[in-house]
Amino acid sequence: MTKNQGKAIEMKKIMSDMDLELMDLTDLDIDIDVIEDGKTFEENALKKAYTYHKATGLPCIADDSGLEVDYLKGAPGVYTARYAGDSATDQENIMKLLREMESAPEDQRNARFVCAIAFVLADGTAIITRGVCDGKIAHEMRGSNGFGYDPVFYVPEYNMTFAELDDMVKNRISHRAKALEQMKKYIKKLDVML
Ligand SMILES: O=P(O)(O)OP(=O)(O)OP(=O)(O)OC[C@H]1O[C@@H](n2cnc3c(O)ncnc32)[C@H](O)[C@@H]1O
Ligand SMILES: [Mg+2]
Repeated sequence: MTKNQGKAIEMKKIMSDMDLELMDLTDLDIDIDVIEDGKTFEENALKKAYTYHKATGLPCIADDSGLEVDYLKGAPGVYTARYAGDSATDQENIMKLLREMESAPEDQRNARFVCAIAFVLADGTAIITRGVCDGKIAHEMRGSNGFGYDPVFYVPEYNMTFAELDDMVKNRISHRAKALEQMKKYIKKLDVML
């Protein structure tokens, strides 16, 4: 359950080997705003999943994610979506990040994408998992796949940004993939409860 189509596509692909039907907020025609005021990705993910569970009566899965940059002391963190202002576009957020990182030397550009996944089951029980993907903030945008900050998130192992990587690769190594793979293990154990 997310308003972000980029996320929704990835979540559906990563979960496609599971025997369940994932519907996003657009599929369900639901337009509820969740105020993301948690101090952690986990708090926000749980708040989203509970809100949508209450509204639909369905088991709900939600993602809260963001970038932590060492040179910026962990910012933008839970403010990643609103880095350049409340209704900032991806482009504006990226521009602000590149500006803030202008004077950061190579060895201080380490960053990680973090993803918390919350799953609220039909009976209201919640499970939360977290995935992390390490990388670096690039000096300029590269690539056109994916969404959000993908063009400036550089993965040294592949010598490519997330936006240059094939989606099959991103969906294997990303923060979201790791959090969802862990969640799948719980779901497999619990599937009687769905
Ligand atoms: O809250 P929902 O409706 O799920 O959608 P959102 O886009 O607002 O999502 P978040 O509040 O979790 O904010 C996540 C921010 O981190 C960015 N982000 C998260 N995962 C990403 C990824 O895999 N690639 C690029 N950017 C990502 C995303 O673009 C947002 O700016
Ligand atoms: Mg959000």
